[in-house]
Amino acid sequence: MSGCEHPGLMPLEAALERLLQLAEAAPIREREILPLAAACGRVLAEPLVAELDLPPWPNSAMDGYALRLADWQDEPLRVSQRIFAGQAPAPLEPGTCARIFTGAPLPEGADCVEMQENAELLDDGRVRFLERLTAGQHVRPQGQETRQGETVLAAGTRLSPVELGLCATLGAAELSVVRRPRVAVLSTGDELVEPGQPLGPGQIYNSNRRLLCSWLEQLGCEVVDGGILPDDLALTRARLTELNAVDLIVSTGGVSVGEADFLGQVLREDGELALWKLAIKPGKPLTFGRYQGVPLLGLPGNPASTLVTFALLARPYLLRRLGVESVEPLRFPVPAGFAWSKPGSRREFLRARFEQGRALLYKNQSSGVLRGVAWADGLVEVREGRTLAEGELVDFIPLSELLV
Ligand SMILES: Nc1nc2c(c(=O)[nH]1)N[C@H]1C(S)=C(S)[C@@H](COP(=O)(O)OP(=O)(O)OC[C@H]3O[C@@H](n4cnc5c(N)ncnc54)[C@H](O)[C@@H]3O)O[C@H]1N2
Ligand code: MOO
Repeated sequence: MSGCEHPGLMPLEAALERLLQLAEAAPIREREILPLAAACGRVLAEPLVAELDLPPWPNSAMDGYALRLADWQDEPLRVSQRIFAGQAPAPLEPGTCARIFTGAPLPEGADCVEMQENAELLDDGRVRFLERLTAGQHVRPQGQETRQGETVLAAGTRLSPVELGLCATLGAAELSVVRRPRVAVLSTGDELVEPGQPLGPGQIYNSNRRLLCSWLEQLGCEVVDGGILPDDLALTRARLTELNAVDLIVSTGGVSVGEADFLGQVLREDGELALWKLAIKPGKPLTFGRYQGVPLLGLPGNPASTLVTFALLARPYLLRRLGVESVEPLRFPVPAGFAWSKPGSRREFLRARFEQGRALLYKNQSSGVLRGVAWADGLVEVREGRTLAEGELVDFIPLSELLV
């Protein structure tokens, strides 16, 4: 244990490992068949195996002329056929070349293509090649990209427009995907009021509900909006019972050491509850519980804490339950546009923007401030015990990748 670790606080890696184990013990296995057009954002349930070679036949990468290299002795060649994309050419007549266009199949017998810029069409209709030719030039060989029988996408791949395009190149019209996870969102806190309602004394608008419901929808979940949980034991129990058909409950608020923690009480009494204190800032308090078999992730209520814990822990947990292998956020080093002189006992996830080659921090890093996350395009990760001079490299986690 290094001296900078905070006794009693759980390192992020340990919490993530524990959550991923819990996720693997509760995989969502049901699948459905969807047309490509409906599969964006979903998770592939079965590997995509190529049923054909790609390209299916050798073809030209250029507009120009196809020939057999051995037929070319520096003499102009007669053009024996014209081949457009979409046509099936005849075998190449020996001693001739074929006019060919990009994407058109290479005629049998041809082994190279010269682009038209390096060829001269003579008055007698023959073609003179102006540069040295090499076998295979400008030819896209059959199977160059993919061979029939190869696994192109593994089960557990999240389908973005790119993967869907790739499926289409192989002629797949429908895919077997994991069913949408059903996730309920619960907001706790008597101070919360929904936008559209007047704000009374001591009240604030509920922002976590919108943040999480929309985020979960982006992640391909079927969202059950559990609304605001009243500070009442019987109502809390009843609300949790209503949610017995979801795959996961995500709650916010009430996980620190406050007194009106009815959710915690119900889970302790009738379910199970583990309270973790994580060595991250924001996002120290986190709970994992279960009620009538339904797992519950309790995120801290401060909106920036909700965001960070959802991004770093809840999102990976959820994706792993869908069978996704790579669930951790992308991180890459960038120069710090700030200095960090006080080493922290918790790892900081600072709201930052990457500008002119360096990461700049939002002026207010309070965990109650969501505005800084909207300003930011990423989180800077300053590890426990670390100080930074301006210009030193620090890990940057882009938010854009996490929000889908
Ligand atoms: N004595 C201690 N107090 C606190 C500790 C601690 O260790 N000892 N930890 C602090 C840290 S760190 C955090 S983070 C928060 C976590 O608080 P809870 O998860 O229990 O959340 P609440 O107390 O309910 O709310 C915190 C804060 O966030 C606002 N909030 C809650 N829900 C929403 C929502 N849906 N939309 C917008 N804002 C919300 C709430 O009004 C509070 O301001 O505890 C510290 N305290
Ligand atoms: O961990 Mo709390 O999220 O620092 O504000």
